[in-house]
Amino acid sequence: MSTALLNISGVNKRFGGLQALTDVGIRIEKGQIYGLIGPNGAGKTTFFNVITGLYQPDSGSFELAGKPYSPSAPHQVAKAGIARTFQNIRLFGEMTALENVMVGRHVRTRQGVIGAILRHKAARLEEAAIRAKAQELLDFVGIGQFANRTARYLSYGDQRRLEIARALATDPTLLALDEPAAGMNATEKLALRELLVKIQGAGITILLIEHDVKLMMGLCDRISVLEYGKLIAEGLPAEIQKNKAVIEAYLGTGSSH
Ligand SMILES: Nc1ncnc2c1ncn2[C@@H]1O[C@H](COP(=O)(O)OP(=O)(O)OP(=O)(O)O)[C@@H](O)[C@H]1O
Repeated sequence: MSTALLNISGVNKRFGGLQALTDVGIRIEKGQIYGLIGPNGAGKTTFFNVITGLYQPDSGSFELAGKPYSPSAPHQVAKAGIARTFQNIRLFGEMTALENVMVGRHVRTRQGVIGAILRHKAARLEEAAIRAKAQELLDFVGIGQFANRTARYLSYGDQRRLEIARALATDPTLLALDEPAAGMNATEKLALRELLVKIQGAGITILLIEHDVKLMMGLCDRISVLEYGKLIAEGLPAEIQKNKAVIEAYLGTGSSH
C-alpha cells in the first residue's frame, strides 16, 4: 500500500496548441518539504493549479493520504486537506490581518459565512473560536502583534506570512506554496526558511515552487525539476545539484534562477 501523502501521476494539460504538462507526476511522503523547480514557463504554476483545482487537467490520477481526490474545484481541494498560496499575494488588503485569517478558517466551520452573517448563537460562539484560532495562527507565523493592522499596511515579508497563516487556517495536511520567497530580502528569506521548518515540525507536509535554488537546496527533502512541461529529474537536493540535464536546463535558458 502506498504511504505517500500526495501521489499524483500522468498529468497532462494542454492550452490550445501548447502542451503545458506532459505525463507529470509527483510522490510526496508525509512530513517532507518537497521542492518543485524549473526555468520560467516550465509548467510549475500550471501543475500547482491542476493539483489545487484551478485548472482541469486533460488526464491524471490524484491521491491524498491514500484516498483518491478529485481536484475539480478549489473548495473541494481545501476540504480534502490541501491549502495553497499564490505567486502574487492575494490578501483582502482592506481587511485586518486577523480578519484575513478568519476568512480562511470558514472552510472548516459548520456555520459558514451565512451563519456568521445572521449571527445565530451557535455562530457567535463559533466566531469566537475562529477569532482565537486566527490569533493563534498569527502568533505561530510571527505576526501576532499585527492582528488588527490593515493587511495592505503590513511589510511585504509579513504579508507573505499572513498568506501562510490564512492557508494554515484550513487545517491542511499539505501546504502548497507558490514562490513564497519572491521579492523577499535575505533577512526575510532566512525568517521564511525558519517558518517553513517550524510548519514541517508541526506535522504539515509542504510542497513549494521557488526560484531561489540556494534556498531550495538547503530546505527541501526532495526536489522535482520541470522543463517544458516534462519532469527531467527527481531526487535529493545533492543529486539535483549535479544532475546534467538540470544544469543544462538552467544554463540553456540563460536564466539567473
Ligand atoms: N491559462 C493559460 N492559458 C494559456 N497558456 C498558459 C496558461 N497558463 C500557463 N500557460 C502557459 O503554460 C506554460 C507554463 O506556464 P507556467 O506559468 O505553469 O510556468 P512556470 O514554470 O510556473 O513559470 P514561472 O517560473 O515563470 O512562474 C507557459 O508557456 C505559459 O505561457
